[in-house]
Amino acid sequence: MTEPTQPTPAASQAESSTATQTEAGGSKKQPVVIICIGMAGSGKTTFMQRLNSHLHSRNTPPYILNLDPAVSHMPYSANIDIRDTVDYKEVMKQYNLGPNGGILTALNLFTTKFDQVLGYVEKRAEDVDYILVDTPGQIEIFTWSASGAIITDAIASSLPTVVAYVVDTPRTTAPATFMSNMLYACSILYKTRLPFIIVFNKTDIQPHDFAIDWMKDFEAYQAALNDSGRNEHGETSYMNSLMSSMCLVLEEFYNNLRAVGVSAMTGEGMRGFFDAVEEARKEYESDYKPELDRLASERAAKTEADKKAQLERLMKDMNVSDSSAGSSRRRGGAGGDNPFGPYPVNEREDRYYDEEGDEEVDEEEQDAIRRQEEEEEEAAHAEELGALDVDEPEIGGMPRSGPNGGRGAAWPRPV
Ligand SMILES: Nc1nc2c(ncn2[C@@H]2O[C@H](COP(=O)(O)OP(=O)(O)OP(=O)(O)O)[C@@H](O)[C@H]2O)c(=O)[nH]1
Repeated sequence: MTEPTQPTPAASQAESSTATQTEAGGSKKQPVVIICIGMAGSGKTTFMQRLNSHLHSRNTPPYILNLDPAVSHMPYSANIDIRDTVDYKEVMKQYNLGPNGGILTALNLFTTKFDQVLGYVEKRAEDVDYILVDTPGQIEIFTWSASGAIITDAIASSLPTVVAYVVDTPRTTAPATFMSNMLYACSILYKTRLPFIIVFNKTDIQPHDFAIDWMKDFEAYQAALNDSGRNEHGETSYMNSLMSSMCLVLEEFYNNLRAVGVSAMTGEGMRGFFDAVEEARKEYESDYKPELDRLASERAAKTEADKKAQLERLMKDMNVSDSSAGSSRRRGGAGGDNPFGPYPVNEREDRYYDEEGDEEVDEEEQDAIRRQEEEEEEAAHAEELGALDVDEPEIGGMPRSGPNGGRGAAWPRPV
């Protein structure tokens, strides 16, 4: 596990030049997107405010997206705010939902417009070094919803993205709560598959050293477990043995994790956090981006294959073989050779083409065909009326009946 709490000179330099790396030969800057996720009350909003003021003090104001439709007070102003697009209370009323359903539906509605949002973000990407994303207080609404995944994927496939998981340190001092929090963090890592930073917040109240110890040293966690929970016979409980097994399982997770301690209230630990972001950005470029690109090209290939399969099915339904489709288009053959269906040649579109197949027939010929067609149509119409024994209604002063008394004969028809 890495814990970049002390800034290294190189990292500090990276911080001052931020993530505005230029691509080879180009001048396009790639800002880092920091998605803030955390349990309700962990201090996400305060942390966002702290990041915002820290970046302003460095003359690198961030671009901010608020995805929490239910936040009542935001101590900073967001460039894009979900509340400007969707009123979650109105959503609750209209869809007859509770608060969580309202927030989720509001997020779903917003996600349908996220391509536009991403368009704005991409336009501003050259001017900023950091893009901060605040997420709904009810963590599961973002981490376990389809819209959360769509938004995260969309952002991550476009810009370097890291997840900052904010933890309420004073409320994590019990081994069981700590384990629950770490398991949750692990599940978010699996869901997002993005570089991950655990931000132990509120270190002004409770330093986060104990957490780092537990993550680095299995025995330290084991000792804390033993102290916290034995039954009346001095035996470890089922929960304790489960948690100590979990701790072993999570070792690999801890090893690849960045953990920093901050106080969103006092601003302590901000440097360490930005060092961790810089490391995570590098990790995104080296490990995550190639994987995301691979998944994107796999998805594109699958879409292409689906399209091809659908086209083949359509051709099959129309009884057209792939090879005959191009060549027979102008030939006017019958059955499987006929791209216009099993109709006689004079009812098909290709009769307007001559024998060679490419040149259109001249205008005179087309007029003749059209006239013939009209005559055929009128005759058929008259025949039909005669057969049904229906009188043509009098229209526009025309005689009610044709030359033959209106039975089976053609008369001038209104235009
Ligand atoms: N002492 C101390 N208190 C903090 C710190 N960060 C946040 N708080 C307090 O923790 C409480 C919750 O903070 P918020 O920023 O509203 O937490 P949140 O995660 O955004 O909460 P939701 O909006 O419910 O998701 C507030 O009373 C904050 O003042 C910190 O670093 N130190």
